[in-house]
Amino acid sequence: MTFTNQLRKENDDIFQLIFEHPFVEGIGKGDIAKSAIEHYVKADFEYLNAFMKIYGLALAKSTSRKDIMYFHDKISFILHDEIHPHHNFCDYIGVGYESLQGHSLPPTADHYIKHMMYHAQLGTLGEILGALLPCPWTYLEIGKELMEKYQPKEDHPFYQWIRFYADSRVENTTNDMRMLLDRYAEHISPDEKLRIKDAFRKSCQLELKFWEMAYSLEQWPSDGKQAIHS
Ligand SMILES: Cc1ncc(CN)c(N)n1
Repeated sequence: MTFTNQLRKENDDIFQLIFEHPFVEGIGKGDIAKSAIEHYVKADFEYLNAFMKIYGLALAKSTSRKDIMYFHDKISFILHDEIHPHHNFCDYIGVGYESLQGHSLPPTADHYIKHMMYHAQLGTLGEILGALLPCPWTYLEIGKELMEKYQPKEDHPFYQWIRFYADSRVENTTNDMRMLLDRYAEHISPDEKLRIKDAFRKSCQLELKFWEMAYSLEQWPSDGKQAIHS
């Protein structure tokens, strides 16, 4: 079994909890509270900004042109393509995308970003990949699950969102990242493998918590104005 197949198997409990989460089910049913979508997009815009910066740090640790191109292309994908699912949500709630940008992060999104940053700053390329991989992988599987279960047509309010994440481009991103990590894991110590497993599982858990954060409109105990990450 490949290393990433092993990671997927060991974290199937979290993947299943994600598929069952009411926000995710709500995307399939076309029924989510507008306030929860707004909370999600505000946090996810900042999350994706941080994700691109972490791709940049991974790029800096790359040892081949091929890997540099991978991270470069994925930054471009977020900038130019992954805005579409956000637009789908914004259109549904009737709010302009710009007004949801630049907000402070709720606790879970803040923690998730810092978890990835920790591995990007202090870890190996393998640890970074372990922390990043649940992002495309869980969304790809959500897209496929929802596509199969609800078979949405074009008039479904979240058709664009579901189609985007079930698409082959997200599948390619996931498979390419898996290949990078599998290749990397062929020559590492058992200790490093454990650190990658820990980074991967925490990111899966934080993916689940991110949905819950949006669904429950999670806030810091005091809603004092906090500066956003730059
Ligand atoms: C929190 C989160 N995780 C994953 C994805 C999919 N790239 C996302 N947009 N946001």
